[in-house]
Amino acid sequence: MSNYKIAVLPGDGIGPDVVKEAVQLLEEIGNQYNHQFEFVYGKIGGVAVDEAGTPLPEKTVEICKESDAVLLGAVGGPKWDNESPELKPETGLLGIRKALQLYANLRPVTLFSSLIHSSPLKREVVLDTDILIVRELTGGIYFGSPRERRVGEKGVEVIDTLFYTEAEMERIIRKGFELAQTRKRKLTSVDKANVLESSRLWREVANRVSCDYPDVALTHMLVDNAAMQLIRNPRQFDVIVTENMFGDILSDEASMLTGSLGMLPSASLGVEGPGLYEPIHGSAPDIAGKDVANPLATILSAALLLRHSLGLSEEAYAVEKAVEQALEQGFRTHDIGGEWERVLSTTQMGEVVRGNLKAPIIS
Ligand SMILES: NC(=O)c1ccc[n+]([C@@H]2O[C@H](COP(=O)([O-])OP(=O)(O)OC[C@H]3O[C@@H](n4cnc5c(N)ncnc54)[C@H](O)[C@@H]3O)[C@@H](O)[C@H]2O)c1
Ligand SMILES: CC(C)[C@H](C(=O)O)[C@@H](O)C(=O)O
Ligand SMILES: [Mg+2]
Repeated sequence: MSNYKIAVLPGDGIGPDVVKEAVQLLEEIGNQYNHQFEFVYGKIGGVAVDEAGTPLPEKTVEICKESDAVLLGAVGGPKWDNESPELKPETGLLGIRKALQLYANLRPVTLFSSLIHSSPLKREVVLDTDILIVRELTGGIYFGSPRERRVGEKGVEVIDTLFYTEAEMERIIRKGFELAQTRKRKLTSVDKANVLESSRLWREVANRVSCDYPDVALTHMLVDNAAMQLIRNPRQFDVIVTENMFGDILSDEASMLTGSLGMLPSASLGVEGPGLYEPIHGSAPDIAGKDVANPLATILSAALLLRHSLGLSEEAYAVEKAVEQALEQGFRTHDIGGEWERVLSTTQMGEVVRGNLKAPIIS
């Protein structure tokens, strides 16, 4: 029997609901494959502000660093929207990403074929969508300083700083090339080189690094065009590599190719140490506490955790198959349900996926 320690940070809003389903699913994987998962819970986000006066208690960072992997729900909500920056839930999330040096955020955008009609886009547009967005996660405008609001001669002024070192660009771009080598060998580097100095360096670095990966076809695309091309013809993309904020925005957009924001998982990886796994969506205050959130993005994040941090690819595949099967069986949560008859609650969808793990259909 192998033992793994997993830090669990449920966070705010729908975070605890969707994380609960992912944890129960991992327990089921443990039973079936003879693994022992020890779950150690930590506070992050608004709940941590309320209980400990900070969105990222030191204890939480410790728990994460001592674990093999971290599973996170979501942070934030209207209750904390007007807090000062150091007391904002989102600061806790950025803080844990930075503390664990999770520079590479992998956001797979994969359409399950039975959800082809759940996307607001036409069937022939979204058919066979299979994109990996590789987002830089610990630099850029999210972390640069100075960052401030002040009063100048003409009134209130604000500054956010977009800062990157060449080395930070190179490591994420290399990651993009390496991941492209495991897929269709096409890498689209997304930037705003027609305006931003940071993007001009990004493009230079991508061109230089591409010499080391002659088997990967590199193309450059401006971010505004990329936003449009994702909707016009998503099949043109294999791997997209981009900086922090562009990746954030494009991945929410791309999620609708798969039917819902509630379907997209993510893996955040560093050079060493535990990876962090979370759905790309937020705390969804509009549906929090109603047991209606789609838990599949978090369940699929647990699959990524098994694959990337624990090296359990068979188990990861089993989870993905169990999700696929639930969708093929016609089960939906409200976000992918539309007029569907078999709309399940968060809890029920979790149960169905676990049930499929217990009794897999041999195909
Ligand atoms: N990683 C994170 O923790 C994270 C990510 C994004 C936003 N946030 C925070 O979440 C809060 C709300 O932000 P927002 O409303 O802009 O974005 P959101 O992602 O929370 O919600 C956007 C819309 O998608 C829906 N949605 C999201 N996840 C869903 C799911 N699993 N199932 C069904 N529907 C789902 C919501 O109901 C909402 O209508 C903010 O405080 C924001 O900062 C946190
Ligand atoms: C909540 C916020 C800080 C976060 C981000 O922008 O990275 C979120 O939108 C995400 O995509 O994980
Ligand atoms: Mg986001």
